[in-house]
Amino acid sequence: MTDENTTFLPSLTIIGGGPGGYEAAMVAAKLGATVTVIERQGLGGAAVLTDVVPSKTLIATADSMRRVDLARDLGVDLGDAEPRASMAEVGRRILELAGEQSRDIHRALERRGVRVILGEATVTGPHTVAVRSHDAAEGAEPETITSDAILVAVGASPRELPTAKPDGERIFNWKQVYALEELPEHLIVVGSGVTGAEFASAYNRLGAQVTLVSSRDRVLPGEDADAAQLLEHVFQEHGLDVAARCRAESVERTADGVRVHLSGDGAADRPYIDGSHALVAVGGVPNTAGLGLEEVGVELTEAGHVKVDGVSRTTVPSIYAAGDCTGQLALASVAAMQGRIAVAHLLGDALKPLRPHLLASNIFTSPEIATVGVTQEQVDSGRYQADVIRLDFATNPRAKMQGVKEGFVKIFARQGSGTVIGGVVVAPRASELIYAIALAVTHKLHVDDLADTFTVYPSMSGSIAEAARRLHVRL
Ligand SMILES: Cc1cc2nc3c(=O)[nH]c(=O)nc-3n(C[C@H](O)[C@H](O)[C@H](O)COP(=O)(O)OP(=O)(O)OC[C@H]3O[C@@H](n4cnc5c(N)ncnc54)[C@H](O)[C@@H]3O)c2cc1C
Ligand SMILES: NC(=O)c1ccc[n+]([C@@H]2O[C@H](COP(=O)([O-])OP(=O)(O)OC[C@H]3O[C@@H](n4cnc5c(N)ncnc54)[C@H](O)[C@@H]3O)[C@@H](O)[C@H]2O)c1
Repeated sequence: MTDENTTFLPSLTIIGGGPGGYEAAMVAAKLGATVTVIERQGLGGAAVLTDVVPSKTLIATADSMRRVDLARDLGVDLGDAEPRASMAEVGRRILELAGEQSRDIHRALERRGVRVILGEATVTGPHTVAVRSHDAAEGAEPETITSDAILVAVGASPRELPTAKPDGERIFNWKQVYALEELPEHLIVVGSGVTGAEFASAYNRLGAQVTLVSSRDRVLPGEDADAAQLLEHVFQEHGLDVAARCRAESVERTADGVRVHLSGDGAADRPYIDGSHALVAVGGVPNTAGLGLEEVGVELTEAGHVKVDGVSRTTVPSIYAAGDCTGQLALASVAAMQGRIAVAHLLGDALKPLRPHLLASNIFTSPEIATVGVTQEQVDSGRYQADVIRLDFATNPRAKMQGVKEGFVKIFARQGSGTVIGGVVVAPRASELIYAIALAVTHKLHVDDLADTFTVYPSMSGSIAEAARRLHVRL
């Protein structure tokens, strides 16, 4: 514990080495705190080892298949060769890349003087954590670590349907798919949230037959409706079958594959779908069960998420929480921000609370869907008064040259003032294009600031400036 007469340089124990945990550890160590991180799987957490990094690496291969397909339209003679993804090779690359990134983070933390323990932790008091290190001798007592504060950043795990247990052979969750050595003949993806849509899109581009089971009217409920509609149109054009308004009741193994039993309006004419493999992507559950939190007074929600305030503090003042286990926006960037906020609060450093209305995020489907700030739904509901412009890339000269047929940029500007408050980009590499709008939203730029900024001719970003120009208000 810290001596009260010296400058307050606290000790911090972090459970979980994902973006919420490792980012906090880096910042805290840099500011002089004594930091211990306990991680049971590997540094980088699920984000690096099983979720963000592996999925985006798979998607990079899928995107290169898209570009090979497109190359024919652009006059490249590929002969009769059918491009084929070698899944064993793809899987090896994914695991190597994720492993290397995890080791990089481990080394970076140790260079900063952070003590890293690979093992399982539980909270035993407001200042104490019990750790079972993977290295400990069998039957050894857990080590007790005492510190000024604890940060819980334990993430989430795939939600399982009791009637669709993943077996890692034919029925998968998103952590298991990388073991596939062959492209599935017919993959049925259950769940059309971001995870389901990204995997369905990727396997479709990789050449598999894909059916996406979507319990709602459209894929990506909760995202920009225009973007989701366009994505569905692209899915249809590429032969990706969306089973809309269908819930998966169960997934069972058949002699040579799987059968997904359906319910709901959409199931009237197809009560089940047969495929070779199924991927269940129906959301996540926080890894808080058995962690000892409630026993020490940390309140959880009914769903098991840790309740936190604007500075990542739980209901026990010495215990903070960050990332997916808090049930706030489940994004690596948000987890890292929550971790940084916790550290800033603990160390009395300058602190900016989480500002969700500035958040930029991207859905890595083909095309990508990037969003920042205020949404169309918030404008339609009257929560924000905004002028909205949507400009399709169809007329953009660079898009034409590159064979980009679908996509658009949408900008929301505050009515009256013309301040940029949000935007959507649907395009290949939308994740990169959104930065200009994110900069405008964060720094409260005017549409004229975007419009007056030189863009390269020809460029996709020219459409962002053009959209802003159309929102100009004559005084
Ligand atoms: C398929 C998929 C793709 C995604 N893609 C993106 C993306 O492109 N961009 C984006 O921003 N977000 C993405 N996300 C979301 C992102 O993965 C999460 O928001 C992020 O991982 C949250 O970070 P975290 O630190 O809270 O938890 P995690 O990354 O889950 O890390 C928590 C770690 O804590 C460990 N742990 C748990 N309990 C204990 C314990 N008792 N003792 C020791 N260790 C413990 C876990 O093993 C885990 O390694 C994706 C999610 C999924 C499922
Ligand atoms: N690119 C990214 O940033 C990225 C990628 C993946 C995930 N994520 C994050 O992870 C979080 C979780 O996303 P997710 O897609 O895993 O979960 P989700 O909860 O957003 O979506 C799950 C979907 O499955 C549906 N569903 C549930 N049971 C079903 C059933 N029996 N049959 C058919 N459909 C069913 C739900 O209605 C829901 O639409 C998101 O909040 C997102 O922020 C981010």
